[in-house]
Amino acid sequence: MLSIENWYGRYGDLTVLHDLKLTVSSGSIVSVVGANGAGKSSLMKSVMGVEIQTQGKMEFEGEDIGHWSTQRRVEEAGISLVPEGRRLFPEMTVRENLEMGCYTPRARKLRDRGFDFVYSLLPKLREREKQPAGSLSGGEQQMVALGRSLMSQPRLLLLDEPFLGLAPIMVRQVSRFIQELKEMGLTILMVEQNATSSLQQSDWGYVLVSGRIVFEGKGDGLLHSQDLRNVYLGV
Ligand SMILES: Nc1ncnc2c1ncn2[C@@H]1O[C@H](COP(=O)(O)OP(=O)(O)OP(=O)(O)O)[C@@H](O)[C@H]1O
Repeated sequence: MLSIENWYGRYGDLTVLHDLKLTVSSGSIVSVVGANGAGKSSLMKSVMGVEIQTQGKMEFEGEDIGHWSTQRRVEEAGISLVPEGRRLFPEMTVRENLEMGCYTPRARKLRDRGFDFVYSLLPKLREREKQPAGSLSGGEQQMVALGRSLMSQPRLLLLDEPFLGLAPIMVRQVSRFIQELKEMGLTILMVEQNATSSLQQSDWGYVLVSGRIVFEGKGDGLLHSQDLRNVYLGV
């Protein structure tokens, strides 16, 4: 579905992504794991086409989309990002936060359908729609952030550290939801520091160190490999 090759990302003179090669097959979950500052968020931003200058080849279903605007990537390719740290508006209600996911003209037109879709997947959000998002627990806020990204009914979901700051029980809940999305046919690319939680549910994994991919392999295989343990203490 998505492939990048010879992919570089830089902020001005600072190159932070070096010659990346990565493939995400349709219907799969792919994880990129790496430590703080490895370039995980930069990779997500480069796929969305925001903030970072890029060079290289990015194809989506065989089409070269590296030069597409962010809006086109969202509307035509169906790519959607859940950013690191959720980025909710804590004083706004759950519903208002969800509505922020309809920022493209097409999603605005399909807003009601977006709400139906999200509430059918996450009925608890409907119950809480009038509550300020900031009053929810961390796990519930992650569900709102996921719901917001689903308002545009994407095909490829990008998750930037979905487990960050969550209690273990919430990590399991978010994991289960990611699995359900896969079963519905969505394709998922996530970046995570939490190698265990992300790789164990991934079909394929990559290890990013200082902006370079140093290993790749089957999710659970990678998780148990000595190579990964050597570069990634704490697994
Ligand atoms: N807007 C920016 N301008 C300049 N440099 C940036 C910018 N955003 C990130 N960087 C730098 O790019 C490198 C990679 O950062 P990035 O945020 O992509 O890493 P990360 O793996 O997501 O880390 P974290 O887990 O801390 O979020 C770091 O050296 C960081 O300082």
